Amino acid sequence: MWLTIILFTLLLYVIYRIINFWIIRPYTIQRDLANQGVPGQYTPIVGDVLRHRRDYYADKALIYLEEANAKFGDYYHTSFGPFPCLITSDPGVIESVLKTNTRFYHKNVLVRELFGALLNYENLLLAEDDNHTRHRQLTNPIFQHQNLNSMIPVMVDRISNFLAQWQNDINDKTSPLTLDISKEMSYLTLDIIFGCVFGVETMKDRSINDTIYHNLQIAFDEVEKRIYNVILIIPILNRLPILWKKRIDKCKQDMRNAVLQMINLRKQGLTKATCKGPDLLDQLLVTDGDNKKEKFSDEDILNEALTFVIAGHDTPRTLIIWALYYLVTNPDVYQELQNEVDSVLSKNQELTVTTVSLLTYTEAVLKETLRYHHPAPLLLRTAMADNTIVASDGKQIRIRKGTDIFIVLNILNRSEKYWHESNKFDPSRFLENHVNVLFPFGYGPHTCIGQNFAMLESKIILAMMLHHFRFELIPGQKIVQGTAVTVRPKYGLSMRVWSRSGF
Ligand code: HEM
Repeated sequence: MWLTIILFTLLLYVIYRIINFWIIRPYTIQRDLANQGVPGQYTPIVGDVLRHRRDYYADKALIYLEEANAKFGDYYHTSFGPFPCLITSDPGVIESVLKTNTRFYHKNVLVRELFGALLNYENLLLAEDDNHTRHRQLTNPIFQHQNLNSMIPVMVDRISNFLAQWQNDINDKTSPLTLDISKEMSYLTLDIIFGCVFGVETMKDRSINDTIYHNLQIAFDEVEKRIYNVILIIPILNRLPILWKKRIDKCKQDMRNAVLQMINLRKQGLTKATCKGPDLLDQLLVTDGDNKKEKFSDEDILNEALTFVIAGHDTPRTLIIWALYYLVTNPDVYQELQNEVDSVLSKNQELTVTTVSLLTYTEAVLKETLRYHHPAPLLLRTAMADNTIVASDGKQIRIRKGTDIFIVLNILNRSEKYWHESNKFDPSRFLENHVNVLFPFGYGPHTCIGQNFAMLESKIILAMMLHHFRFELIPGQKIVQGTAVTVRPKYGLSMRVWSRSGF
């Protein structure tokens, strides 16, 4: 009898928790926002998931965010499955959440589950509060200016070797190459990150690059599908071995094994840093000293290293792919960039700290690409406590604990309010020295640690590629953006590549 009562009470409690999680909590939080005059819509249980899913499968990812912005404005309430959220492209709200009130916010559950599935949960990308400070302090020195400058010769060397291979292939075939730029840039940016922060050469034996490239492609695709199946949304379900989980785990394991090889090479003294100061592996391995607080376990080291491999190559790769795409589709911009690159590289045979700084239009093209087609346009946070944020129009909004904030950078970046002729790809807007609302690398304590590295390598890659080769888009291909992690071309991007000058 008592057992039945206890079981029944337990069952009622579980049912209450589920109803509270899926219905009562999202409704209450959204009603609170609506009562404060925040526009939006409440759709029980699924929220906007099905609309995003529809667009994703119709190859129109993120379009619904544009439609909702046109309907409701720069901040509005809605929900993604059971998660009540404030979706925003308002610079005031962004500053409040990422900077002023940052202590009240953590990365949200989607980010944790999305990246956690691939990288585990203990790394700089997912750490919070004191743990985040510890990870950040440890890895920061690698990305200081002096250390970065010492990486320039390594970057130039890796890019030269890579492009020499294209040149060889062109000579062999005496006609242009047809390349999947998406794949090529993945291999190149992987080789650079491996060279600069792991001291490893991966182009001669491409097996490590092959492992990371193929597994990441599969894993990102599977993770995307899980989001739109509403599975990833529930952390407990996300960790069960259902719906492609086995494939994701297999990809993760293969990538971890590849990175482990590099860690072991360093432990055995077979590789060393190629930059002036310590590289990532030096920093991580040095921490197993006496100070227990500072100590990273072998598992932590592996998680952190894999985080840097993935975060450190996929976003610059996406940036360069789209930069090339907008160059070939904007001939005037292409010509202007070509003039700058030829003038800097013809006069100076080598790219050095000084000559890289002369590539001002190249930098403007990259910034315009970040504005026009941001590689990582969604920043997601969850309020860990009640707090009040302030929008650009002066409105104060009370945010309750448990509300998610979805920051949509691509809407802000195309807003006529902040950008003149916002739908025109015009790098010259970045030549004038005015401050604008561009947050390509985030903002506040979680701002991208690799931003200077990314800009430096992207500038050098673009300059060297354009100096030696001419690019032409192959007509008739389907060019569609994928979502989830980075906004890369979902079906790749093929180009014809002609040689301009030999090596
Ligand atoms: C064009 C290239 C890149 C873009 C657009 C980019 C973008 C971003 C953004 C927007 C964030 C903030 C995420 C948030 O606040 O939720 C971030 C964080 C991060 N990025 Fe990048 N990133 C790029 C390149 C890199 C590179 C080259 C590395 C490593 C070498 C890197 C490593 C990281 C890490 C570890 C974090 C987490 C930082 C923290 O939470 O303290 N990123 N990135």
